[in-house]
Amino acid sequence: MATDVKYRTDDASNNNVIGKKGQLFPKKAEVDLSFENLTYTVNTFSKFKKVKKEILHGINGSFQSGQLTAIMGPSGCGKSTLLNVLAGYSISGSSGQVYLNDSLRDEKQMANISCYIQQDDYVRDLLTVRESMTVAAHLKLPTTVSAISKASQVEDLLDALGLSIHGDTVTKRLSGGQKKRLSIALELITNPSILFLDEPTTGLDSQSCSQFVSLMADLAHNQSRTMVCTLHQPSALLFEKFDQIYALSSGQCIYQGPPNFVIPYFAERTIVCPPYHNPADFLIEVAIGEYGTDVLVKLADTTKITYIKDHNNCHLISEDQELQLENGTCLKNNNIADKRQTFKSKILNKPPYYLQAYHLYLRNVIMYKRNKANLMLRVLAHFVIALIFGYLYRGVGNDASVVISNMVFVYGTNLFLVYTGQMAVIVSFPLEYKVLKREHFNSWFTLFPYMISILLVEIPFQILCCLVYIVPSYIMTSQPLELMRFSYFTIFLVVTSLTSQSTGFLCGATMPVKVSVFVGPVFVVLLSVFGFAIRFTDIPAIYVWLHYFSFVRGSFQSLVYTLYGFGRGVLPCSDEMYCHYKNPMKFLTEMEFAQVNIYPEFFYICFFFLCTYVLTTTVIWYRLNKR
Ligand SMILES: Nc1ncnc2c1ncn2[C@@H]1O[C@H](COP(=O)(O)OP(=O)(O)OP(=O)(O)O)[C@@H](O)[C@H]1O
Repeated sequence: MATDVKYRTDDASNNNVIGKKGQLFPKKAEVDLSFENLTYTVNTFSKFKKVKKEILHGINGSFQSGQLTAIMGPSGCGKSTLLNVLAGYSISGSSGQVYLNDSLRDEKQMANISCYIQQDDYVRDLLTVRESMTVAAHLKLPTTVSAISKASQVEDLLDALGLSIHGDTVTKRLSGGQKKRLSIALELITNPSILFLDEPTTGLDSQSCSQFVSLMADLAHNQSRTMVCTLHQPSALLFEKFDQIYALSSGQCIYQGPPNFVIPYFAERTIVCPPYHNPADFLIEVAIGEYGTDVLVKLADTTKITYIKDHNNCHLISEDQELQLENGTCLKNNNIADKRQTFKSKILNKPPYYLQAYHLYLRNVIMYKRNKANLMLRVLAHFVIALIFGYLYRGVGNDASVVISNMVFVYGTNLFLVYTGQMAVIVSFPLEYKVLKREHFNSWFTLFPYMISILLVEIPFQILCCLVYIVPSYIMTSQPLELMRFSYFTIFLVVTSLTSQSTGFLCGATMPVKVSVFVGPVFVVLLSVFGFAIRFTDIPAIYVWLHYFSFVRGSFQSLVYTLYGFGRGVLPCSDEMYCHYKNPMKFLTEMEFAQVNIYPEFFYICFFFLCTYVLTTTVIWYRLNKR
């Protein structure tokens, strides 16, 4: 049972062991993936008109369990698109049927039995290999599996993928090949039946490529997994390591079969490979039309004819079978027929939300700790600015002759904490999003616990930064040393900074970095004008709503009221001649702040904060699920 303490297979007789220590992994169904009449269309724009562009043109094919299949073809022929469509990563714009054994693909089932490893290694740079694996195990495996079993499973996988000796290495220090192996190990934790890999050999040297492809072949053969990857132009040696080749040319399939059958297959069609030529190069040359475009049309037609519509008997040109394409009969692969079974896959019980949030939070804490330099910089920046501002505006808080200067200090303070709150996350989130997308697509967790885990680390840290700024600057500027005023002052600044941080998340989640770093600050500047640079009575009617909408204005007015309102007594005057604002109420009245009620302002800022996070979560959810 998959839920056993010792992690066993569903079928005890089945020897599903890949680790050297003999750890048993939960056995998932062997799944053959086939597709019929698969089309993928995107919308493009030509001369300001929407034009539909078909990338995959009604292709058929079948990828069997226990085999490593390479999707090959020239650049731009649609390899990644096909992989995206098959993995369920791109859904809108696709049509045709995708089968898992004899059942039509169901999105939930697909997510449960497959994983998709993209070309770029989106792994967590600041975690060690073992930490990454452990978190993945906690998130992906049911809670009924004990921590010891999870640890043992992690070790077995590291062993199997040759990563044991790098277990304590931080992933950013891994080589390209090691990172790719880690990407696979992370997904193998749930023993998926199907693995999709987009150009896994890109960026690897020939030796690493060869080792990596051998590893993939082992993973396919040992556990009857269905492994499908896209590939550019492999060496002859690498080409031979694949069980099946699926060749595309401009969105049409021109060949599907074993690699050693490529040359005879094309020779049958009078496309002759030059002697001593790499068959992989030859295949690509045919695909790009070096042997004529008319042969490509014929090849595409042939593969269509020879694909029997009944997906149970989908056609493959297999090594030990005679080619019978001339009379249009499909070769029935008995192995495939034997494997056909009603496809059912147990959905693993994921940990509950609170546990997901807990493990994600622990992961964030580790990553934050490793990123000490960045954190220290943030704290230090707040402290240094506090000293600069504190010195510039020293003593202004308790002097009737410089009340306006104190108001400028409060404005500057408010704006500073609004900016630091926003800018800290506005750039980091788009980078984070790529890893989030990979993990979310591969069903590591749900979005809600993820958001909570982010806030659980970001909010306390931002509060710390605010305090590091507020305490010294408050004292240096001689603000009233009253607990009530200090508390309100601090609470307003912290809440405003956090609200601004939430707008940073929203910008980061909705816009490309180049746009968000511009839009975010402009938004803040716009909101900060109200309440400070313009009197309410001077605001044109069409902008009045902005006055009320601005949480920066609400915060600024409340801060000033906190310092000068609540019945503050007469201020000392350092000017011997005259101090216009000896009575703080006079100042508040002239500034139109006398009627400020800080409590509704506080609730409005909190409401703004909540709404922004709800909106951010909704946008991220939409982006993650838009396929
Ligand atoms: N959303 C899209 N809008 C417009 N064209 C697209 C879109 N997605 C893919 N294409 C086009 O579809 C074709 C196939 O793209 P795809 O990325 O699948 O190619 P590929 O074979 O994986 O290429 P490469 O090997 O260079 O990565 C390309 O011409 C690409 O420009």
